[in-house]
Amino acid sequence: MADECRFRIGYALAPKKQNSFIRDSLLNLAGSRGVDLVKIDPTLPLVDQGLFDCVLHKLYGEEWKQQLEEFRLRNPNAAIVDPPDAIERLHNRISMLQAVSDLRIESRNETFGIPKQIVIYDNETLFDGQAWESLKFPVIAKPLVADGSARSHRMNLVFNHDGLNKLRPPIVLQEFVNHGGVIFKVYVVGQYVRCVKRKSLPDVSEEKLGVSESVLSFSQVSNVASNEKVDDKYYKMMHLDDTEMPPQSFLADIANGLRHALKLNLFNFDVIRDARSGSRYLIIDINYFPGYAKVPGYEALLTDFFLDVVNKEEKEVAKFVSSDKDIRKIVSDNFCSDGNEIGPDEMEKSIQSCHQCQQITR
Ligand SMILES: O=P(O)(O)O[C@@H]1[C@@H](OP(=O)(O)O)[C@H](OP(=O)(O)O)[C@H](O)[C@H](OP(=O)(O)O)[C@H]1OP(=O)(O)O
Ligand SMILES: Nc1ncnc2c1ncn2[C@@H]1O[C@H](COP(=O)(O)OP(=O)(O)O)[C@@H](O)[C@H]1O
Ligand SMILES: [Mg+2]
Ligand SMILES: [Mg+2]
Repeated sequence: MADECRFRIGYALAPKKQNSFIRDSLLNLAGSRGVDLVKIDPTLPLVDQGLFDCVLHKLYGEEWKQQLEEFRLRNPNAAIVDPPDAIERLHNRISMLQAVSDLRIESRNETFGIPKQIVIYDNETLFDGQAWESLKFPVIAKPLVADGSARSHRMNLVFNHDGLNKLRPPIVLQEFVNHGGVIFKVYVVGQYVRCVKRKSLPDVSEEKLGVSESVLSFSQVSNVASNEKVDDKYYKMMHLDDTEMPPQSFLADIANGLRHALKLNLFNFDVIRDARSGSRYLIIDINYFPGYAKVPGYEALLTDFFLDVVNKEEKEVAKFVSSDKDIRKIVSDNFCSDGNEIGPDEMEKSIQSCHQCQQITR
């Protein structure tokens, strides 16, 4: 693609995320379609790191939020994917699933919801039988906070009352629902939706409930050894191949509903199928900017999304930019903020490229 109409997408990610997400295959495909992915150094001022059509990020903290706010004020036409306040809603396991409870979707055969759950802030409530009236064992105790730390993924499957001693509030106690040991992970990238199957906790039978330990601790069970041979073995043992996927249109409706309600573009949600009723689905977790590289063909998916975002922004700009005079003003405002004048040749090039881009996006 001609140099004149390239888009710059900045990414600000933790090193682990950068390693898994920013692969050559993604850089190459995006590059061949006019999208340059550029690394942002979060320790330097964002506004000094050049112009971006869009900023992608998964970083936490007030300092980073401040950086984004300054960038937004200086670059009102650039997209920030996604707004920090909207992401923060996913950092609490109650507010995260509230969006699901509020969602209304018409489906002829399938229903969806969330498991029964209560939030426990202190030990007193934990051991108070009344708070428990609506729940029965086994339950999963999840840290209330879901901020990406290792601790926030540490779960306890509690089989009986004795197991409560191991728990440290604040936690969410959620009814464990048998689901055949398979979880569906639904990846959302703007308007695009992909579902993959993964292993999950095995079902708990009534007999096991009587004789098992009082508590079982685990962490990131669907992620364990996801690239190793052992996973293939599990795949076969659990008949993951034979497990029927939920209907794609049903998942897409939920995904779109959540995308609008949460005001987020990049997330996934974990779905289990209730073994007591083959058409009842429960959403148990929503994650911001998950491991997209695990989705086959993620490069094309993400590139399509980047182009959707930048073209939308371009169209917005195009509404206001009609003449060379407008373009001259925008170019000087944006390029000359550091006090350096832009030369006549460069200005002419900018005007031409702007007209070209508008022809494409209109
Ligand atoms: O590391 P990955 O690629 O397995 O991705 C993790 C996700 O795995 P998934 O794509 O759902 O299988 C993972 O999803 P789960 O919580 O395991 O369902 C989280 O999104 C995790 O982010 P964080 O630790 O909650 O901030 C994600 O971790 P980060 O890469 O964002 O640190
Ligand atoms: N209510 C539930 N019933 C059955 N299994 C569950 C339930 N909630 C979570 N799990 C299992 O525990 C795993 C981790 O829980 P999840 O809420 O997804 O936390 P995380 O944010 O660490 O992924 C899920 O992938 C699933 O295997
Ligand atoms: Mg999960
Ligand atoms: Mg999670």
